[in-house]
Amino acid sequence: MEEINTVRLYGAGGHAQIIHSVLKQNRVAVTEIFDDNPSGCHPKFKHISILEIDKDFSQEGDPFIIAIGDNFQRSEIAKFLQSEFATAIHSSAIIDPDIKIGKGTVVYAGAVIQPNTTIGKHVIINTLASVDHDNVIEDFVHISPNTTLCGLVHVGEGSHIGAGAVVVPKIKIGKWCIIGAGTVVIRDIPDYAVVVGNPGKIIKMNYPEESKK
Ligand SMILES: CC(=O)SCCNC(=O)CCNC(=O)[C@H](O)C(C)(C)COP(=O)(O)OP(=O)(O)OC[C@H]1O[C@@H](n2cnc3c(N)ncnc32)[C@H](O)[C@@H]1OP(=O)(O)O
Repeated sequence: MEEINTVRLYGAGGHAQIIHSVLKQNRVAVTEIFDDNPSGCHPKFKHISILEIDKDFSQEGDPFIIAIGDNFQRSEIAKFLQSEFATAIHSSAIIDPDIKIGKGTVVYAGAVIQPNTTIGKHVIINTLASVDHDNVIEDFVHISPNTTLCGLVHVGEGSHIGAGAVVVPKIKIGKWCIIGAGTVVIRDIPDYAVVVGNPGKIIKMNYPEESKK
């Protein structure tokens, strides 16, 4: 993977502070941070000048990481940004060396990613998440802290796997699903489903496109 020494962040909230911390440990300088509401930025950034997307933004410059936890918002911003994207990978993450990780993806402390897994673009692999062998994690997914994805799991675009969830082997989770914290997924999940409990059951549907209207 090519070495990047300078990065810009798009978003200055709670998620951005973790990415900022990972980059600092990796000795990657954050040259600019943009937000649509600089006054509402995370307290961590109160001594940093946050730039306004409407006023100060230019497509030209260092590669970006979209530092926004909401999967749908991240996907919308990725459509608009024409710059290169960088990755941020914590040094304590254990990642099989042959794994392909897409641009814009972040991997946090203690995460484990096993062989023959593919990680898409703008994905979040959060603290202590375990992503086992032969998984396919599509673009804009968030795998929350302490989640266990067993072998041969497929997670569709934009889905959010909540903290501490367990997904048993060979399960296919559709796109834009939400798997609740602590859920145990034992059956395939259709697109847009919100699933909670053990065993996981669908309680409603999640259509993020509709929130745009
Ligand atoms: C570093 C970080 O912080 S990363 C962020 C990680 N974030 C997460 O893990 C959050 C995951 N989100 C959840 O678990 C949420 O509870 C969701 C998305 C599943 C549901 O949230 P909402 O849509 O607001 O649903 P709501 O809270 O109204 O709950 C609906 C019903 O499901 C139940 N429910 C909600 N979440 C869960 C859950 N995780 N496990 C079991 N039952 C649940 C509620 O008790 C409620 O049941 P009732 O109708 O019998 O009272």
